[in-house]
Amino acid sequence: MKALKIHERTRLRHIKASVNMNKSWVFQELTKSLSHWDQLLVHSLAQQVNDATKRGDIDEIIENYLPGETAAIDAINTFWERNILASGGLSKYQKSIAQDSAVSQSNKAAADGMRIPAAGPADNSSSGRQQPEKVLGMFKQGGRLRPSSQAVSSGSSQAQKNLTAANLEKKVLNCLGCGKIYDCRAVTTDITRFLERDGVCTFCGDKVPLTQQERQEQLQQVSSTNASCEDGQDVKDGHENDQASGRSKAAVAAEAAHAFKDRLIEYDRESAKRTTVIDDQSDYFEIDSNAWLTDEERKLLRQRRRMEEEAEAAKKKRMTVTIDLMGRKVIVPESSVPAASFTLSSDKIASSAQPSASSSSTHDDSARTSVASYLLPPKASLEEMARAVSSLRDMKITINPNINGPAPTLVPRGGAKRAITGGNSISSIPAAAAKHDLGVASTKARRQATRVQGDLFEQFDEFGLEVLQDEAAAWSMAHPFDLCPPELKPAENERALSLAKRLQAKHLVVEHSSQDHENNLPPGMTLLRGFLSIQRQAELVNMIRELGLGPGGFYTPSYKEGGQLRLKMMCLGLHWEPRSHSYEHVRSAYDGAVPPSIPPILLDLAQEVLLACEAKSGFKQPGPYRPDACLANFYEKTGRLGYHQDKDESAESLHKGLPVVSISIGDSADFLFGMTPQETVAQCVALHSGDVVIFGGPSRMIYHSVPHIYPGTAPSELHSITGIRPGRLNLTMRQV
Ligand SMILES: O=C(O)CCC(=O)C(=O)O
Ligand SMILES: [Fe+2]
Repeated sequence: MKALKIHERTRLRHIKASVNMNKSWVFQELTKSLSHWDQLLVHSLAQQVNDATKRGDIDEIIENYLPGETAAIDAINTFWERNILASGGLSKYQKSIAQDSAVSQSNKAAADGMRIPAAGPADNSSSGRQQPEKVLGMFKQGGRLRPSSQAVSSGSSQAQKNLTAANLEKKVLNCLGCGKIYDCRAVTTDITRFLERDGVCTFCGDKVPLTQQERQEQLQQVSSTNASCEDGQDVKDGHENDQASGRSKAAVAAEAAHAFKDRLIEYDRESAKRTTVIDDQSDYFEIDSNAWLTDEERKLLRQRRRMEEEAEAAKKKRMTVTIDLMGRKVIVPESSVPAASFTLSSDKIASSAQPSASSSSTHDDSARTSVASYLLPPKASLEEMARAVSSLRDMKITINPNINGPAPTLVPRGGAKRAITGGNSISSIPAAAAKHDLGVASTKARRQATRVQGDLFEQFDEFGLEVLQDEAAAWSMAHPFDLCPPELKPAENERALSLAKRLQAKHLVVEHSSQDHENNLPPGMTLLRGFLSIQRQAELVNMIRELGLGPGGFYTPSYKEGGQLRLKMMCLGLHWEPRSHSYEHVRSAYDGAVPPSIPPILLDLAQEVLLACEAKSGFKQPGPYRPDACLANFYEKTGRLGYHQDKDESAESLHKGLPVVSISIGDSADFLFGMTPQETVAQCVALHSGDVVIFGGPSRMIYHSVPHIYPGTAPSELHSITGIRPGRLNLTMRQV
C-alpha cells in the first residue's frame, strides 16, 4: 500500500512537472504567435488555456479569441494533447479524453481554413452530417446535432426529434437577426417551437446557431460580409487577391472582423457625443398598431394619452386673474380669457365693474374688455373692495406647484403699518393685532403650499379681506378723521352768518320734531336739555378730537355682512365690535388698536348726570355705575344709526339696568325710541347740542335710532371755539 502510495505521489509529481513545463511552453508559443498582441493579453490567454478543464473550454477560447490565429491555435491544441497524455488518469482531464481527438482535429481543421462554411447547400458536405458517428465535444449528452444550419433546414425529422433543450450546449441563445433571446432553461411553447424548427427564430425567421460550429461559421460569414460591404469592390478585389496570394479565407475574415471590432470600439468611444436620448415615452406614437406593446402597456398608454388630452383641454380653459391688492386691481389678461369658457365668476367681475353690463354680454368682446380692464378706484371704500372680493367667490386659485419653497401668501405690507403708526412701534400693536406678521403668515403659507388648489374666496376671505381691511385701516391712520379740521375753521366775519343760519335751522328742527315727546318719556329715561354749556361741550370736543386722531381713533366700522355704519366711531375703554356684537380690548377686526381710556372728565360727568337725572325725574338710576366703555359717534350730515337695542353689555349690567348716558354735541338730530322693535310706532325727540339723555332701569332696553341729522344746527359758538366740522357728535357711556 505504502509503496503504491509513493509511486502514486511520484507519478503525480511527474505529471505536475510536465504540466508545468507544458504551461510555460504554451505561454512561450502564444507570445511568439501572438506577438502583435499586448503582452498582458497573451498572459491572460495562456492562463485561461491552462485553467481549462475540458475540451469545451479550449474550444471556446479558440472561438472567442483566436479566429485565424493558426499558430496560436496549434500551440493550444498541442498543449491540450500533451496535458492529456501527461495526466493519464488525472481526473481533471480524464472526462475529456474521449472528446479530445475529435475536437482538436476539428479545431485544427478550422484553423487551417478547411472547414470555413460557405453559404449554400453545397456546404452540407463539409458538415458533421457526413460523420454522424463522430461524437463532438460540445454535445455533452452525446447528441447527434448537425453543426451546420443548412443541414437543419434540410429537415431531418430524426434530428429534430433529438433536439431538445436538455441537449443544447448553450441554454441561452440569441438571434442575431432580431435580437430575440431564447432562454431554453424553461421549456415554453415558444422554445419548443424554436427547437422544433431547429433553431429558426420564431420571430424573424433567421437561423440561430445552436452549436459551437454553427456559431463560428456564422461569425465568419458575418465578418466577411461586413468587410466586403464596408469596403466595396476594392476590398472584394483585395480579398480575392489575398486568396490568390495564398492567404486563407479565415485569415481574411478575421482581419475584417478585427477591423470591424476596432470601428465598434471607436464608435463606442465617440457615441456620447453623437447620442441624443429621445424619451419616446413622451412621444406620440401609434398605440393600436404597435405590435410590441402588451395589452397592459396599451391600456396604460391609452389612459395616459386621455389624461394628456384632458390636461391640454383644461389648460385652454384656464383663465389667469391677477389680483393686485396693493394697487386694488383685478386684472384678467385678455389673452387668457377663452371666449367659449368665459365663466360666471368672471361675469360677476364684469358686472361689478360695470353695473350696466348685462349677463347677456358675457360672451361678447365688450364683456371681456371690461373684465380685462376692471380696476377698483384708487381710494376704493371697503364696501367697494368687499364687493370686488365677493365677485371672486366662485373662482379657483392655483398656486404654481413649481415654486420652490412656500407658496406666496397674501401678506399686507408690514412696512406701511410701521410707517403709518409713526412713533408707535410695531410692538405697541398687541399680539392679536399683529397676526399679519410674517410668523403667522408663513404658517399660513406652508398650509397653502400643501394645497395647490382651493377655493379662492376661502383663501381670499382669510387673507385678502384682512389685507383690505388692514389697508383701509392703514389709510385711515394715515388720514385720521379730524373732528375739527383746520381748513374748515371759519373766519371771524363768517361767525355772524353761521349764527343766523343756526337759528334758522333750529327753528326748523323744532318745527319738524312736532311730535316731541320730551315731556312724556318712559320711566328710567330722562332728557336733560342743554345740560352742557358751550364751554363744556367745547372741552369735550377738543378732547375727543385729540383722541380721535391717535391710535384707536375714529374709523368707519363695518357689520358682519359687509356693510358699513353711516358714521365714524371711536371707542374708549373697551372696543365695541359691530361684527360680533361684543366688547373687546383691542380693535382686532380692523387695526388691532387698543382703545384709548375713558378720560376722567367723562367718568365724572357720568356721575354728575346721574345726580341731575334723579334730581329732574325723581328716578334714581341703578348703581353703582362705573362706565367702562364709551362710544363716540360722529354723524356727518347724511349720517344715521338704525333702530336697535344696546344689549351687548354683560347680562349682569343689563339685568341691573345700569344706564346708558348719552351726550349730544353739534348738529341737532332726531332720536327715535320705543319699547318694541317697530320703529314706525317709535316716539321722537330732537336732541340738540349740550343735551343729555339717560336710559336705564326699566328703559334700559329701549329700541332707539338716529334717523336724521339737521345740518348746520350746531351752536356757532361751539364751531367758533373748536372749529368742529359740520355734524353731530354723540358720546354714550355704558358699564359692560
Ligand atoms: O347717537 C345717538 O344719539 C345714539 C347712539 C347710540 O344709540 C349708540 O351708540 O348705541
Ligand atoms: Fe344705542
